[in-house]
Amino acid sequence: MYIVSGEEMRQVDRFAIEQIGLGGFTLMENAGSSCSRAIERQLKKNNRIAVVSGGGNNGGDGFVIARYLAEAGFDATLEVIAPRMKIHGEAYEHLLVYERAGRAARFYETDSEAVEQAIAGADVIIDAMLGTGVTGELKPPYKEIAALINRSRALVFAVDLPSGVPSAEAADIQAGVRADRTYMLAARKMNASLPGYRSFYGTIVPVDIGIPELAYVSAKADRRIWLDEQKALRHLPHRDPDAHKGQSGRAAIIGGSMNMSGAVMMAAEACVRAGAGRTTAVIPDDTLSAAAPQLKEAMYLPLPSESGEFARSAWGKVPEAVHADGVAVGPGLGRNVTNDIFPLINQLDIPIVIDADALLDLASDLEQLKIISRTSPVILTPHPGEMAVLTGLSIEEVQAGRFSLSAKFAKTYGVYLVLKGRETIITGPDGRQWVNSTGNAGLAKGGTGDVLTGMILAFLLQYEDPAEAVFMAVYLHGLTADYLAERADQISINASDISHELGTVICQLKQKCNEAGRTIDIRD
Ligand SMILES: NC(=O)C1=CN([C@@H]2O[C@H](COP(=O)(O)OP(=O)(O)OC[C@H]3O[C@@H](n4cnc5c(N)ncnc54)[C@H](O)[C@@H]3O)[C@@H](O)[C@H]2O)[C@@H](O)CC1
Ligand SMILES: [K+]
Repeated sequence: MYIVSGEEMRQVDRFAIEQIGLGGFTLMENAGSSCSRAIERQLKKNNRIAVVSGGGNNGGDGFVIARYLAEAGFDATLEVIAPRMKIHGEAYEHLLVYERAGRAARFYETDSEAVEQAIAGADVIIDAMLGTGVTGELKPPYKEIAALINRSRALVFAVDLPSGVPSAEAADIQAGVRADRTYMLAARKMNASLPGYRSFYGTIVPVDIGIPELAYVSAKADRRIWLDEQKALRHLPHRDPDAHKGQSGRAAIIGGSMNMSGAVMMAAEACVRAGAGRTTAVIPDDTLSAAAPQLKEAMYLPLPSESGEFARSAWGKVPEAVHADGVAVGPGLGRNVTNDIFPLINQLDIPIVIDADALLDLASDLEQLKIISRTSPVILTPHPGEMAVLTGLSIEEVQAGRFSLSAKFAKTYGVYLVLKGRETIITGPDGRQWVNSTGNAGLAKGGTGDVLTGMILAFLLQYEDPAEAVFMAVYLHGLTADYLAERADQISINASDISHELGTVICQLKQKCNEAGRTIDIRD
């Protein structure tokens, strides 16, 4: 599913209407009929339903929904907050259709008390006041109606967006309707993936309204999310039956320190479990006896250490000492001795994943990334705090602008950026973005990032397209956490459990998709 800003959605709609010839009236009919069909599944026959509409096109969707629900025999009333005189275009035409079909809308302008009573007394409220067209803070009476809806005990279903939630990425969070479910039309709105807004939406239910793919291509909205496990099937790691270990790639993971030998070993284990042919842990030599017993499958390359971390002199030796097809650096490095990671990027033209403490060291060398010439990808995997250091912004600023900031950063420095979070965003150096839909709060625990780094590195060695490798690592990392959370509570998920269960999850995914008859949507 595409992810768009409010402005991009308007461009998509315009293209569908003006260039393709799908009329706005038809799109509204599609939106309303598809929504009402999806909403009906959540309703009981005796529910009192208040469809609360504004005067723009979001309100127009509400007129259509109210008609369908009434025709299906539900006790649904239409409460219109906008004055009749302010309703125009397709929305007005659909209001007329509703009335000509023998139904009467109630207007707040003339019957405010009855409207408020209908809202207060409803079992289900359908919020079709405002969608992508909202600007600024909610004005009266929308603000008061939103507060009334939020106070009610009814189930609240929003159409497209909860009313009042702004569609621009970095806008302040305003008071808005808090929905239990949001029936999201055509494409996912960008702010539904941003931490500040996500909680307004409740469960997000995508609703197709028949806009052709070309309309999105024309708007250059190259951001996507997979909400469907079957999409993953075509991208699962695949091993050639004749493969030998040399073909699955040699991985080197550089990290560890006296106090954090576990981090580099968790990354190494994940790398082994995710299919790398050979995995070498490059560690400070005085941590060898602590690290080595942790993983039998790894090889070790100990380098000079100082105060339990890599000695500064060790970094100059790394490019020559490491014989690998891909390298990851960062897990458990520690911050007492400055890590000199830039020679790795400059001298090793193999895929490189930069994570954890190594990102903080890279922050001072960022400008050099622009001038070096490499053919192999550089992948940065910051959490919001590390991204704040990389960009010189606050964590709040990073979180409010996750999409645009990631795109600008990845394009400026020519890197793949994995900005972690509830919905991790992966951005390619060309600005294309993928949002991950898997994972849960159980991942908010030390070590899960190290495991992800190991998985990304292993997949980079097995996939031709780095974007696909990175995305699949993030996707399967989250999916395995979801699998674990189904069996034991989220709080008990251990990072290494993800490595241990990865194979089971891939296997289950293959089985599920086979059972479903491989109905794969090619638009992913
Ligand atoms: N062809 C299309 O464009 C389609 C649009 N659709 C719907 O149309 C919506 C967008 O429609 P519009 O662009 O008309 O915008 P909206 O209906 O979201 O909002 C516009 C209305 O909100 C009012 N408004 C704006 N800011 C406000 C504030 N702060 N407080 C109170 N009132 C405020 C405006 O005066 C205007 O009446 C989408 O979210 C979707 O639900 C769907 O019908 C599908 C097709
Ligand atoms: K709405």
